[in-house]
Amino acid sequence: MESKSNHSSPVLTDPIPINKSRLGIHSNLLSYPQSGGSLTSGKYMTIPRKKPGKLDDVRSNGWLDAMKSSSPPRKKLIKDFNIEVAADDTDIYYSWMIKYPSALKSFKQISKNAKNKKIAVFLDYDGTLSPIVDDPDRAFMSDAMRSAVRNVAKYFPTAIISGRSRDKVYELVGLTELYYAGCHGMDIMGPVSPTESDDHPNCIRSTDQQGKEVNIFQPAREFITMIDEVFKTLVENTKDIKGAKVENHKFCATVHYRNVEEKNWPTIAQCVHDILKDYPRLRLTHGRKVLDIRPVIDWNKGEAVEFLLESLGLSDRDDVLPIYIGDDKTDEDAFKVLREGNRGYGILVSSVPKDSKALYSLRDPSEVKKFLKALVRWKKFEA
Ligand SMILES: O=P(O)(O)OC[C@H]1O[C@H](O[C@H]2O[C@H](CO)[C@@H](O)[C@H](O)[C@H]2O)[C@H](O)[C@@H](O)[C@@H]1O
Repeated sequence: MESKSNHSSPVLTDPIPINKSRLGIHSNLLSYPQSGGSLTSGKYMTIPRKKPGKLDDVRSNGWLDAMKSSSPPRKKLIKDFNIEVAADDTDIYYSWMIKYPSALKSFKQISKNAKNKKIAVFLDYDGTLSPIVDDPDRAFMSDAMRSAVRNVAKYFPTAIISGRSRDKVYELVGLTELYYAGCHGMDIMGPVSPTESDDHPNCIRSTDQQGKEVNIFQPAREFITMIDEVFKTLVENTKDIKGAKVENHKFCATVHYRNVEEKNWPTIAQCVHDILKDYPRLRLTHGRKVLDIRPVIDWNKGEAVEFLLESLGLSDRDDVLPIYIGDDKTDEDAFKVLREGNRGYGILVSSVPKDSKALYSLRDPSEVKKFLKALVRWKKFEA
């Protein structure tokens, strides 16, 4: 079980809105009010730092609780869902599935609703296409999964939206027929849309590996130097914590504590916390045994889904059904976008009960693969 709640922190601040009208994103896609923020032409307002007080410590600001809730006792999870604690784990999971039915078992229903609609598929990487492993550099997807994703992309526009850097996730997936968004959507390589304004400083026309024209959207470009600086400080300050690992994803940085002894979690959390105190324009989010440091901007995986739908010419249409499959807290932003207004289906990948904005569930990457294959079979023979 991973972290579930937004814990308060002295350095957490509200995201700064991005001027999305300049991105060619339709106004009804804006999920945050545009007033209040003083962002113009890529300028970010200064976030007032909260005064450090006696609560300015990872034990009292919720960080440690969030880190521990990466694997809490199952009984607690069930309480969170108001589901009665069942006799064993299997019963508990099946009780939870009443709220989040299996996307495989519900496939008939899903495909019935998809009839005559254009499906767009959005996939998270870690924990969705590849199993969670101790070493993030060895999180490989199987050839069978790669082939399932390739087939899906033959029939439906398909994008990977990952917390990793775009280059890294492309290296791991290795399929040219997909669109890629790295850094929780802060680095998107998508199609060139006829409706898109191309004069935005964060949008760059480029060509992909095949020489096809693509649009690269990087709303946090001005944070590259800052993230690099923070990455280097994090590497230096965590070098004596056994098992700690820091990744630089260009627009965000990730501190791994999966392989750190639990007794040292407060040290690693305090270390990140102390660095962030000097960077009020960065914030922390929690992932699966990771602390993510990212810019305080109004952009996430949900916004990335909106952006890609718009670029694909698939937004504001009743005949479009986006499907998003993901396993992590950061995927909740995308589930929320699809759930609001009944726009599409969020599918949570989890083998333990978890609260979510998704509509359906799949137990693990092997079920994701089955679901993707079912989608292709259906499109080929039944749709
Ligand atoms: O959005 P995602 O594609 O799911 O990326 C989220 C993070 O994934 C990676 O970390 C996770 O997977 C690792 C390998 O299985 C695992 O060791 C780690 O504990 C997980 O959190 C990646 O390394 C991170 O940078 C991403 O933020």
